[in-house]
Amino acid sequence: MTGPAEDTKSQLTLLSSKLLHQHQAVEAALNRHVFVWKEIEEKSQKRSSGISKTSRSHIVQVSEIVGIHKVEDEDHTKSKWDQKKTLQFSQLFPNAFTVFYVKRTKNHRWRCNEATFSCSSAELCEQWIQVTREQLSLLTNRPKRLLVYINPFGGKRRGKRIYEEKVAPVFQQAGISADVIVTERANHARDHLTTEANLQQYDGVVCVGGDGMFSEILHGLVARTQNDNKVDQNRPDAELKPCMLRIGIIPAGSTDCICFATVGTNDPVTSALHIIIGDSQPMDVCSVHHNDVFLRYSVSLLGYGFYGDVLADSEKKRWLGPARYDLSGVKAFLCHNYYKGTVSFLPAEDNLGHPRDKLQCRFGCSICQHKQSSKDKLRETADEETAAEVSSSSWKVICGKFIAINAANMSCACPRSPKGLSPSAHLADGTADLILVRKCSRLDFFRHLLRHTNTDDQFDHSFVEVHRVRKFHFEPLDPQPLLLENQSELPKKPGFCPLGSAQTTCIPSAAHSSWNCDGEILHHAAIQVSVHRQLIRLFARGIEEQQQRV
Ligand SMILES: CCCCCCCCCCCCC/C=C/[C@@H](O)[C@H](CO)NC(=O)CCCCCCCCCCCCCCC
Ligand SMILES: Nc1ncnc2c1ncn2[C@@H]1O[C@H](COP(=O)(O)OP(=O)(O)OP(=O)(O)O)[C@@H](O)[C@H]1O
Ligand SMILES: [Ca+2]
Repeated sequence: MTGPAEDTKSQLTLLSSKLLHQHQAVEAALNRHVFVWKEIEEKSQKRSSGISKTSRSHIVQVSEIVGIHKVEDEDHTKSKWDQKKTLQFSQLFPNAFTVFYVKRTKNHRWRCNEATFSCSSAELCEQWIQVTREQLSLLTNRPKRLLVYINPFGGKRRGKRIYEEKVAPVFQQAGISADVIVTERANHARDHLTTEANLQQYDGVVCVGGDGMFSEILHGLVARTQNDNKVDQNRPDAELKPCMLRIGIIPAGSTDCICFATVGTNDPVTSALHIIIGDSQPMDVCSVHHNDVFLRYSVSLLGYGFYGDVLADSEKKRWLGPARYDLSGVKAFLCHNYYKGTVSFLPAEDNLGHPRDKLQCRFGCSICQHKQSSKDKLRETADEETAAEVSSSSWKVICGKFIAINAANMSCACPRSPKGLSPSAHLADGTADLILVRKCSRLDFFRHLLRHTNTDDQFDHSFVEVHRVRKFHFEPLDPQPLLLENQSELPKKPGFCPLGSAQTTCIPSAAHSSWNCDGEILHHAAIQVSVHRQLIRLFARGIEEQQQRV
């Protein structure tokens, strides 16, 4: 908090001068928070026209300035054509500087805008550059050195090009240095982070790829932090230590759901700008155990049944790229499998909202800032038997036949479903939304799926229920294959799903489905899950409510 004296100090003008911008005289000023320029109206112009126009002012937050540079004759980050233009400009106006800053455009996309000013002397130009850079150096949340992992095979295989053409030039403008590793195999980034990387020299880790690549960074960083702090990840009740380094995601994958749900778009330049200005978004992480063995962490979707089957089938079609999910999605939809099991869960406290309250997690979300009370903590650490003594609203148990069991730790918004699997789930509240889709007709399930793509409520069905939870367990039942509604039409090959007939059914390849854990298959159906509040931080800020334009 800043007091009145501090406030006055921060508004003190550090520099103010008449400069030339786009052949127009402007009054430019800089204080600790903003850089402002305003067109100066020529007196003679005003008199002759007889109308006094309001002169336009432009305001850029210092926190959103990417960098400031002298207009030099040579700038190798620019194209040949731009270099030629810059050369001509610098001959006409030798004492000019350019300010690069964040500009908000449509659909949460950010761009790096630039404004060039020419000064009356070389000294004044140097002074502007030096004072502005001093202010930028006071912004201690900004990263200076990053470790970047690129998956050259993620999504449409464009990771390397996206980084080189769209991201590296803006990092250079911001004076960020990056050590780049292009991965040579799956789990290369995870293993390097867990055992080899000298993390002390970095201010953050960046992945260029999709959700799978992010998952590697997550596993590497969390494991490294627990190892360094002697925390045993195999203990389901372990209090995990939060990771110090922030993670940046440059989207270049098939779903990019983590980037989309934390930034509002899957655009590489927008992500690069959030990294540069040093944004910070805490995020919950679910730990998944089978008995006392640690399996994986999840930040987006843990899905059994439908999304597990989609993933298992799509893995065989990796060569298809992002389209594999649509094809496997249609196939799983037509198979219409359901699975028996028991779900038990520890509901979250009422003050953390409800999955259907329509309070979406946005920049500065108040639910995510809510501090957990000691009573809540006690309730959370108690096991199923003792929990009943601590609180009346303790573990709940539901048995049934489920088409899908989905735990959304965040909205899971992505281009396929812009509002996501659970539109009101929160990024950093310490809970996940547990969605149970019971056995229903194909048509009803289709209606439910369709609602993920429009504004209708996907939970408003008699066969769907949703709970906000801190922990949950799943235990599959019935080792025998299910779903033999129409025995005479069974295909001969197990796992083969006849397409084109709504009447036909198929044998599930097993009585159990598998879990889709952020796009990775888990090989145990029985799992125990706990949400660890704010275990990691991303270079993001959550989705901004209103588009502010500069
Ligand atoms: C009628 C249209 C309905 C469309 C319904 C779309 C709902 C899409 C919800 C997407 C939720 C994504 C959650 C994110 C999960 C990520 O951690 C993970 C790793 O990247 N991605 C996937 O598992 C990738 C999962 C991708 C799942 C795609 C499912 C597509 C279903 C298509 C069903 C079509 C039925 C058509 C009947 C004729
Ligand atoms: N050099 C590599 N060769 C092969 N696989 C790799 C390599 N580097 C990373 N991987 C693996 O590729 C998998 C998929 O990567 P990524 O997440 O980037 O793309 P995607 O699957 O297309 O996107 P999404 O996860 O968003 O659906 C990851 O699980 C990762 O472990
Ligand atoms: Ca959450």
